[in-house]
Amino acid sequence: MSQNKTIMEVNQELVKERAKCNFNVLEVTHILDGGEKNTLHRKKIESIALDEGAYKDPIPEEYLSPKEKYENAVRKSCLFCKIVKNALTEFTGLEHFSNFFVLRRTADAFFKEISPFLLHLGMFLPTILGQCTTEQQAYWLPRVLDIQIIGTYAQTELGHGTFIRGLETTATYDPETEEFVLHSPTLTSYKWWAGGLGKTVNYCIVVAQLYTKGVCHGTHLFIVQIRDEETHMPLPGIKVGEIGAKMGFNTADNGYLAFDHYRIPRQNMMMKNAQVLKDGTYVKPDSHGKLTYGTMVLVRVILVNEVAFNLAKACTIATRYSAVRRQSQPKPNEPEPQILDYTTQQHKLFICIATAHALQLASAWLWKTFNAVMSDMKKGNTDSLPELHALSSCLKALSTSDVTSLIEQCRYSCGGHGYMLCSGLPNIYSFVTATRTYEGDYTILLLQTARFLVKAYEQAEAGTPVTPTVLYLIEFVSGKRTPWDGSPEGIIKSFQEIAAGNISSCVKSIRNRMSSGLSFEDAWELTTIQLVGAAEAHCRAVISDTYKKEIARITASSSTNVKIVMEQLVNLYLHYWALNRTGDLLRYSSISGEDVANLQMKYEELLTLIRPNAVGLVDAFDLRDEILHSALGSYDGQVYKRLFAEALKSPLNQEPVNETFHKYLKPTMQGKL
Ligand SMILES: CCCCC/C=C\C/C=C\C/C=C\C/C=C\CCCC(=O)SCCNC(=O)CCNC(=O)[C@H](O)C(C)(C)COP(=O)(O)OP(=O)(O)OC[C@H]1O[C@@H](n2cnc3c(N)ncnc32)[C@H](O)[C@@H]1OP(=O)(O)O
Ligand SMILES: Cc1cc2nc3c(=O)[nH]c(=O)nc-3n(C[C@H](O)[C@H](O)[C@H](O)COP(=O)(O)OP(=O)(O)OC[C@H]3O[C@@H](n4cnc5c(N)ncnc54)[C@H](O)[C@@H]3O)c2cc1C
Repeated sequence: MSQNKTIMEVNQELVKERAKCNFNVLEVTHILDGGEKNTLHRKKIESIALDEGAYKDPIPEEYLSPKEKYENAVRKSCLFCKIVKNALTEFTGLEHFSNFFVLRRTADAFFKEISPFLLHLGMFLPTILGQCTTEQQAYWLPRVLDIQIIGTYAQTELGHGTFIRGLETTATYDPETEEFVLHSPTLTSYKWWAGGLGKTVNYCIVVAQLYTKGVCHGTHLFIVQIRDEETHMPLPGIKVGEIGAKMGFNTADNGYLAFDHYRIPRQNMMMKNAQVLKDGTYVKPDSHGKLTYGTMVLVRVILVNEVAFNLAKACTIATRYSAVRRQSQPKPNEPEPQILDYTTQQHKLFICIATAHALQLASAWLWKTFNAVMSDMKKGNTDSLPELHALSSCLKALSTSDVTSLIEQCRYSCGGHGYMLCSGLPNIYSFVTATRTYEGDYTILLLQTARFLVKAYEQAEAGTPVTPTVLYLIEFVSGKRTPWDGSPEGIIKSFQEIAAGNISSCVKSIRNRMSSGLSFEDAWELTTIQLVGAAEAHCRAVISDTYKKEIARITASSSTNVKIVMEQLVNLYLHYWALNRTGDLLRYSSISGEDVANLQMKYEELLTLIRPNAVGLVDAFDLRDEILHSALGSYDGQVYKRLFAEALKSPLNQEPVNETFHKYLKPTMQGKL
């Protein structure tokens, strides 16, 4: 098991917890990694990147100025790239993208916040893979993979992020010179937000409205050089800078960018899906119209994994800390209990462990689905794209939203010490809360899924086939209901009934509003609160179903105790969400008040059953201390020693008396100021 580089004796509380654990921790690690081979591969990459201690900061990052923080992050990004380049040698296309999940995880040892290179690997590279022709790829890929150039993805503008069709940057084709002229006509058309854009990158992908022969053909993607490769000076016609201090992401130099009639060669339009010929003729894509949104779909898929990982970090910290921390005296003359023994604390934490598992498995399943749709699309079949869009949208929305709340819950569960930056939790939170907004805001994405669900409902009503994730609608419209039985399968069925019931209510509301004279758009708008609820319910059913099925499949050959604890967590997840949605259950399933009381009892029993294995379960995430960055969550559990060591690092503690005493305090106390 991973141990901290600063070797300290393991706290006896954790020694006892580990002795109590009744399952094989390594077996669960293999399950979460997707097999023993992957665990070994991950450990190898982690070892290449971390064993030499290159991630260490001379001064803790939090005590640096914003400029120093950025400079330190660039230094470490270059170091990180050099160290892990070997690990990328297998990389030949999207199918090997899983290496990036491991690299992403490893990168957290280097950056408490974000690498300014994140968008280079996270969006610039995937967009080149997904949106360029083979010839374009042959030109760009070697330079991108070898980090000879550094790029980002500049789509959002000051005035528009959600509504892509409303973007104002123009790319007007000039057949005379065979160039596109990029222009930012207004302040609101300034590109805004792209990670690394402010100071780091010299290239970027720009999303702009394409004009040729006087006609606007909507948004398209262009590769644009913005800085000189030798001097790094912005090129003439380019205005570029950083957008300023943020809640998190402060080492990511998110930037702004404007063009003044800036020219790029015709070949820099990404032409896999649509083309502009030399004479300016626009050649339409003959497939799905939204293929230029492809990178967003990919990153939404990746983000489900990303937040699962961050939740694993947060609950590792909070669970280990809760085993070490003792507080209060519920029984006279008895020692203070570990706070992990309080049922309410278990309620705060065990759902985090279960959710990290559920999302990890849902993300692996979504990744497979994504790859299957991509390989269909290579053969020219785009039929499954709408379902992938609906799925990736709602899974991105719900996972980022759930995890944001649960990380904050982990912080609450650590009391005052959780508020310290050195607990690691504030940084994890400020990173994850942004994922709820970027790459498609929560509400917007759930409304995209709702569009798909309403259509699917109409198909089910009309008796036409529906796609696999909404098969439950067929039973619902035929009036078939499953009586409540409280079993895990029964709970999932009831989640599907809640989803179907909600979708049906939305459809009824829209129809009623339209029959009273409203347009479809107005009727839809007035129904959007319900539509968001319906999409959320659908997604909860999908995650629950996938979690249960995947655990059953993966643990089929596991040892008995691993099977038992994994099933307990699945049941905990199902009971937690059933209890959270009793209103919906009472409305759409046959559950009774007494059944709800039974659910509650069962839930509390599950907490008690999981309790002895809690530390073992978070150990199974196998997160190296270097990646956790936490005084509360290190493997050795030396919470108090580490908190004190962190306090001593404060610049204020480097001198016995601060100069403000002489300047202000003393004169004030002596009535001289
Ligand atoms: C150092 C080591 C690093 C290693 C790296 C490894 C991993 C990386 C880890 C982390 C992740 C990487 C980076 C993360 C960091 C920061 C990244 C932030 C980047 C950004 O933040 S980057 C900007 C993203 N910005 C958005 O996310 C805008 C959201 N806004 C939209 O997405 C659209 O604007 C929408 C959909 C709201 C409206 O769009 P619209 O107005 O054009 O469309 P409309 O509503 O009319 O729909 C017409 C028909 O198209 C269908 N449709 C729509 N979208 C589709 C799609 N994608 N695929 C298939 N069908 C689609 C509809 O379902 C409908 O279908 P139907 O008609 O059948 O109903
Ligand atoms: C940390 C961070 C990094 C980012 N990195 C990048 C990047 O690298 N590249 C890039 O291009 N962009 C990036 N972005 C931008 C990001 O993608 C957008 O901020 C995001 O898509 C949301 O768009 P918006 O800011 O325009 O929000 P808005 O659309 O203005 O949303 C504001 C509110 O209005 C609501 N709303 C908007 N439209 C509707 C509607 N039709 N119906 C109901 N409610 C609606 C939303 O739900 C939200 O509550 C980043 C953002 C952040 C925070």
